[in-house]
Amino acid sequence: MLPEIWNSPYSNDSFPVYAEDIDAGGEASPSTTMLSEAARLLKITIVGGSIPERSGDRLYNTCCVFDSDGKLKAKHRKIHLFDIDIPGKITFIESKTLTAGETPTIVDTEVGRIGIGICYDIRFQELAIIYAARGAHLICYPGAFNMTTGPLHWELLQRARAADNQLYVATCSPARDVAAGYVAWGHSTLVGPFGEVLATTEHEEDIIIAEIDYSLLEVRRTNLPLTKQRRGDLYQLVDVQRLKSDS
Ligand SMILES: O=C(O)CCC(=O)C(=O)O
Repeated sequence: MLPEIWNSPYSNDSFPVYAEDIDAGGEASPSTTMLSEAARLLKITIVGGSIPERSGDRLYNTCCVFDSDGKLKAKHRKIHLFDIDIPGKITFIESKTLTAGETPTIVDTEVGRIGIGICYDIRFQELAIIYAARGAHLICYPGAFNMTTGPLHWELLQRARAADNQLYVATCSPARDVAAGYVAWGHSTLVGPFGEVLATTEHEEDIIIAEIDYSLLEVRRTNLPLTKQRRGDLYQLVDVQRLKSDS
């Protein structure tokens, strides 16, 4: 797994410059071509962080998932754009250059059923709930939280998504570069289905290698049978995409 926008500085000025045409592939998308090659040569599944994607006259913040043959299995376009304004701290308006994706992305891989979200997507619990309802074992969030929201929210949100949905959550952030225009919080992390941090980094360049045991999903869901205890008679979340595809 790689971080959010790993092929480009994280800035609205840079997104158009570094954007690649993923659907055209080959030379039009050197980053995804490289990831596909790496997946094939190493025989691994890759959740390829995200890069700015050019599609026609639009730009998206897009994560590609490759299987161990190097085939592109899924493409997630960030659904919730990072438009925030915390005066004196951080203002970022992704929608100045990017268009929001329209589809939640869940993909069956050799290493489990994986839901994908990109950074700000982690704040919207509805997306994680829908992934869990569709049988996700793991949700991967490539992200690049910042020095204001990172310390307070980055781990909190990962643990909440994992504990609420009783699944694994993995995040990957760029390392911190204090000279960059956008300073990332770092702290890539793996959280287990009890909300426990299983492995994490500091803010420097690093790699997490950790084992995921999916049999624990069943254990935690038996210990705390939240799904059975949900009060569907009082509240419900509608999976609009599934509703449309069923009708
Ligand atoms: O939600 C946050 O605080 C940070 C989100 C972010 O950096 C992003 O979506 O790129």
